[in-house]
Amino acid sequence: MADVLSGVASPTDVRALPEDALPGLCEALREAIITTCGRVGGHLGASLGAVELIVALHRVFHTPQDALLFDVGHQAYAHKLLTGRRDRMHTLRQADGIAPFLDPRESHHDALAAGHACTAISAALGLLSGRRQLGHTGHVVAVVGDGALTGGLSFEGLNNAGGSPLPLVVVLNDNQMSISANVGAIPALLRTRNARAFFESLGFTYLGPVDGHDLGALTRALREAKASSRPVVVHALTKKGRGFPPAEADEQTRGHAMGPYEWRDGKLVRSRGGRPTYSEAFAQVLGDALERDPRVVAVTPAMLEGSALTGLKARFPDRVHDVGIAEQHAVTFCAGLAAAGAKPICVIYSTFLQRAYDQIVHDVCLPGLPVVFAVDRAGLVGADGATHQGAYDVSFLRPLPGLTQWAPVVGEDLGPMLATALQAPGPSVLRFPRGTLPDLPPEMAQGWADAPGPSSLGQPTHDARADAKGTMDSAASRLTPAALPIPGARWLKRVAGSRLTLVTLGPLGLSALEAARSEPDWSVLDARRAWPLDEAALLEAAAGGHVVVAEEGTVRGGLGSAVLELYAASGVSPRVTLLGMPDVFLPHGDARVQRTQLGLDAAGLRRAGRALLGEESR
Ligand SMILES: Cc1ncc(C[n+]2csc(CCOP(=O)(O)OP(=O)(O)O)c2C)c(N)n1
Ligand SMILES: CC(=O)[C@@H](O)[C@H](O)COP(=O)(O)O
Ligand SMILES: [Mg+2]
Repeated sequence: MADVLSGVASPTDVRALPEDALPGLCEALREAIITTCGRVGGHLGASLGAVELIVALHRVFHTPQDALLFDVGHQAYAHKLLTGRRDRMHTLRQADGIAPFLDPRESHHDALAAGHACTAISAALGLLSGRRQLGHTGHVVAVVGDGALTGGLSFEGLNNAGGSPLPLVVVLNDNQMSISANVGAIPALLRTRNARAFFESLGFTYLGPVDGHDLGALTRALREAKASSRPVVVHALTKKGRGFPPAEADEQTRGHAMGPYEWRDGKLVRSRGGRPTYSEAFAQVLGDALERDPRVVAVTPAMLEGSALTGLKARFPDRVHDVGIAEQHAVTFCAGLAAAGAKPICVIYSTFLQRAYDQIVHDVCLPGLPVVFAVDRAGLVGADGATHQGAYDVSFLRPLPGLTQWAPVVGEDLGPMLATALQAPGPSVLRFPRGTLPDLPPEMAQGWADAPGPSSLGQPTHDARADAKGTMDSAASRLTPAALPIPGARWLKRVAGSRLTLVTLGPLGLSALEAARSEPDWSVLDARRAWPLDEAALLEAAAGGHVVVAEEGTVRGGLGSAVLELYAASGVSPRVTLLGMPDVFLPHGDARVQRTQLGLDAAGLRRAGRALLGEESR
C-alpha cells in the first residue's frame, strides 16, 4: 500500500487520484503513522482517527489557497504526510525534525501554529475575517475535536462565528474522547439529536452526523459546506486509534500519546524502564493526602492520564475531578472549593496553566484562597517543543502577592512540600518536571554533609541535618503534617568560607551537587522556594563573592532575577551568573540534550562557576 502514498508529494496529487485509489491511500497513511509512532513515539490515536477526514479535506479544499486549521494539531500526521513531509516523518518531534504539531515555518499548507487546545475556531475566524478584509477569497476550515468543545475559548469562537456573516467551516471530529474519556454535558449532547439544534441555535448550518471514516459521505458533506455562504459545521463521527487494534483496545486513551516502542504483545503501555515519574510520585503523596484529610480534593483539566491521576480517580471518584479542557474553569472551580473550606489541589501542566492567569490572580491570589497548584511538566518538556515548554510559571507567578512557590529536588521532597502547602493559609505552587525520578545523590542518601555551624551572616537558616532527616524520614514513613512546615532554603553542601555558591531550584540541585563535588570551596544551596526567598541563606551565599543561580525556567523574571533584586536591595554585590532557559521559544528535541546545550547540567554549572571565578583554564 505504501506505493500509493509514495506517489503523493502534495495535496494536488491527492485530488488527482481516482476515487478507487483512496481506500488504499488511507491504508498507506495508517501504515506510515503506526510505523512512525512505533519508532519515535507521538500522537498515534488521534492521527489514526483523522485519516479519512484529512484525505477528504484535501480532496475538497485546496491548501494553501484554502486554509485548514487543526485544533491542537496532534491529529494531523496524515496532513503532514500528504503535504510533502512523508520522507521526513521519521524525524517527528526530534531536534531539527518534523514538528509535533502544525507550523507554517514547516509547510505553507499549515495555516497557523498551534499545540494548545480550543484555539482553532477563534484563529480560523480571525484568518477568514482578515483574508476577506484584504480581498482574499479562499475558504477557512477549523477542525476541532469533541474535547475541544469542553473548553471555553472554543465557545467564544463559536459565539462570534455564529453571529458573523462569514462562511467559516467548522469540522467537528467527534470521537467521544479527549485524552481519556471525555467529560461534561457538551460531548454527551453531541451524540444526541440535540446536536443539530445546538449548532443551529448558535447560527450555524448543521451538516451531519456523518460517518467520519466514509470517504464518500465526508466528501459530499465537505463540498456542501464549501458551497455554504454562511457559517457551517460538519459533524463527523470518528474512532480514535482506528485501524490499530492495540490503540482501539486501549480503553484509557486509545493510544493518545506514546513514546517509542510503547507497545508490547499488542498492548499499548507507557514504558519508562520501570522508574516512576515525578507525576507518579506526586500522585502517591496526593493519594496519602486524600486518604488522610477528607477536605482534600484534586482537580485536573483533562490530563487525568498525563498527570498519573487515573488510579486516584478510581479510588476517590468524588474527590478527583476531571473538568475537561478548561483550565480557567479548573482554577476558579478550585477557588470555589477553597472558599467552601475544602483543600483543592489543581494538578496542571505549566504550559496549560498559562491559560488561567487571570483566574490565578483574580479568583485565588487576590482573595488569598488556599489553593495548591501542582504544576507538572515545569521546565523542558522535550518532544512537544515550543508550545508546551514549562518555561514561564516561576516568572508569571512570582509577582503575585501571597503565592508561595515550592520546587522539589527529589521525589522525597513532594510529601513534605505538599503537606506544607496544605497547611498554608494562602495559595501555594509545587512545580516539578516531566520525566522519571532521579537517584538520590550520596549526600542525600546517607544524610547530609556536616554543616560547619551557624551561618556567618545572621541567624542560621535552619539545621540542614534535622530538616533533611525530617525529609528523609518522611520519605520512608507516612507523612504527618506535624513534621512540617518546611523552612526555606536547604544547604545541599555547606562549606564555611566558600568562595562560590551554586543556587538552584528543583532537580538542578542534583547537577549542582555533582558539579561541586570536585570543588572543595564551593557550596550548593537548594532555594526550595522560588518565592518568597530565604533571604538569610542567599545573603550567606553572597558572602563568598560569587553566586551562580540555575533554574529550569526562563531567566527573565525567575529565581535568578529575584536573587539579583535581593542583593541590590541589600547592598551586597557578589559576582552573579544566571543560568536558565534563554529568551527564545525552545523547539522540540531531547530534553536531556537541550539541558546540556543550555549548560543546565553538572558540566555546565561547573563551567559557569569556574568562569565566574576566572579559572576557566583549570
Ligand atoms: C489548553 C490545552 N489543554 C490541554 C491540552 C492537552 N490535550 C491535547 S489533545 C487533548 C484532547 C483533545 O481532545 P479532542 O479535541 O477530542 O481531540 P482528540 O484527541 O479526541 O482527537 C488534550 C486535553 C492541550 N493541548 N491544550
Ligand atoms: C497534545 C497534548 O497537548 C498532550 O497530549 C501532550 O502532548 C501530553 O504531554 P505529555 O506527553 O508530557 O503528557
Ligand atoms: Mg475527541
